[in-house]
Amino acid sequence: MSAEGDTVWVVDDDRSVRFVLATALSDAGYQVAGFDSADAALSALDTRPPPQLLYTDVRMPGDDGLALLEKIKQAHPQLPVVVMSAYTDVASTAGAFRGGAYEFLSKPFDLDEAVELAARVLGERHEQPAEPVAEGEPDDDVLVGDTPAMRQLFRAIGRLAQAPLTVLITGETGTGKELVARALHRESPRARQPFVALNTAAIPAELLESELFGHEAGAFTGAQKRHIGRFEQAHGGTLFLDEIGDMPASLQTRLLRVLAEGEFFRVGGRELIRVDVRVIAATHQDLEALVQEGRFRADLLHRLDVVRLRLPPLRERRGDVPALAERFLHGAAEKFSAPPKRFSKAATERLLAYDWPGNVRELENLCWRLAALAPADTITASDLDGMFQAGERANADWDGALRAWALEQLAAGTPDLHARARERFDRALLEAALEHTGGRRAEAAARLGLGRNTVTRKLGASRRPRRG
Ligand SMILES: Nc1ncnc2c1ncn2[C@@H]1O[C@H](COP(=O)(O)OP(=O)(O)OP(=O)(O)O)[C@@H](O)[C@H]1O
Repeated sequence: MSAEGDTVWVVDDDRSVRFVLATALSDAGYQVAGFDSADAALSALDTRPPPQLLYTDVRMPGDDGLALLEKIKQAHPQLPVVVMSAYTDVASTAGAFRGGAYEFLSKPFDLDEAVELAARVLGERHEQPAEPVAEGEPDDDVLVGDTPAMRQLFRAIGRLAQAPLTVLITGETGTGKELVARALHRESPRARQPFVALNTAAIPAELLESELFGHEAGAFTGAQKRHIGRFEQAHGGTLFLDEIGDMPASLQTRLLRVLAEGEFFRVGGRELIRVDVRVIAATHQDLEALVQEGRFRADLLHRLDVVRLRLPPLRERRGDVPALAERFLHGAAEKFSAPPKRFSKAATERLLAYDWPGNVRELENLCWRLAALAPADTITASDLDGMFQAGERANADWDGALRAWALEQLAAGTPDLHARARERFDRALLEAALEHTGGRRAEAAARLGLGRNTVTRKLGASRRPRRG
């Protein structure tokens, strides 16, 4: 493989490592430059073209290799960085990968391996076709789909985007309802105005009214300052109301009035607020059935249901699975600064045969896990077997066990169920994190995204003996 023209930089304060690695790389045909500190490499980046690959040590006087990695990833996100260190514990390697390292070499390393790595990185970069970049549009927002159902949907989006009609989007969880709402906004004359999303199910019922319509200072206990609600925030633009089927009855009435009149009072307010907002609502529930059961207002349904877009579940458009999977693997590779993985033919067949109860979101999660964990560049059918079964089984067991527990406690009339469930939930998470980190609390806290004090407090609350 020709390495001509490819430049590789080696950053290490240890002269012998620098020398040995630089010599081996230049013997392999690369143009090599050595630097004895992160600062030296960074100043060189200001004056010279960046290399195609950079190796850096971690512990060095001045900025360490991880700080260098961070600065490089800001200025040159595409430049692959190999981190080398004698510290190979989980925290150090995870820190390097989190920072966007392409690979981690444990010191002392095998010289041939280090050079092969360069050939692999640079070889792959040459083979990679240039990706067209959609201008001015975050990649995440692109709707993938080429099946008749999706083409029909895209046409409907194009048509509907122009008129300020209210749209009701229905579809199972994870089918892309929010993405479609964003597309409707992006393609509409309101595109330069705000797109504001509110998930009705994620907000406690008692806060929902003020979240939607805002409140004045002193409107209720705890309302110290005026709060501008989502309707006002979305003025001129689009308001996306997700999980509309979960809206409490009293608010349904209020929402209906606001939609009819286009004006409202903030909670505790006297000033009539007029807004110009296009509402897009979404639900995974059968709203007609909720109407039958008296849980959803029929007149609100009619008001929201001016135009309905139904998103088909993924199993009804399996033909889109390969393209979606490829997009997610590419997205993950970009995030990890690594070349994208591919599915083998047999693996693709497995994906096509699967039922996808969690729809596109499930496929996306699976691809991210595979991008991080599958051992080789080609994902095999057996990699896949392990993956989706593990994820599914764990999730199914977890949800199922929690439900069963809740039903049992409800039947037994146990009070404060939520608090009790939370205590158990916290305890299970903490114990798992402590087990994973060998009892190191600070690390367990960091892995859970909690403060160390919170962990100590929760450990106290669950009366666990102290460890580590
Ligand atoms: N057609 C598609 N092309 C690319 N990505 C998609 C597509 N559909 C969904 N996704 C991705 O799948 C994930 C789930 O989509 P989204 O959040 O829009 O689903 P949803 O139907 O609103 O789910 P929920 O009902 O659970 O809120 C998102 O990360 C989204 O970017």
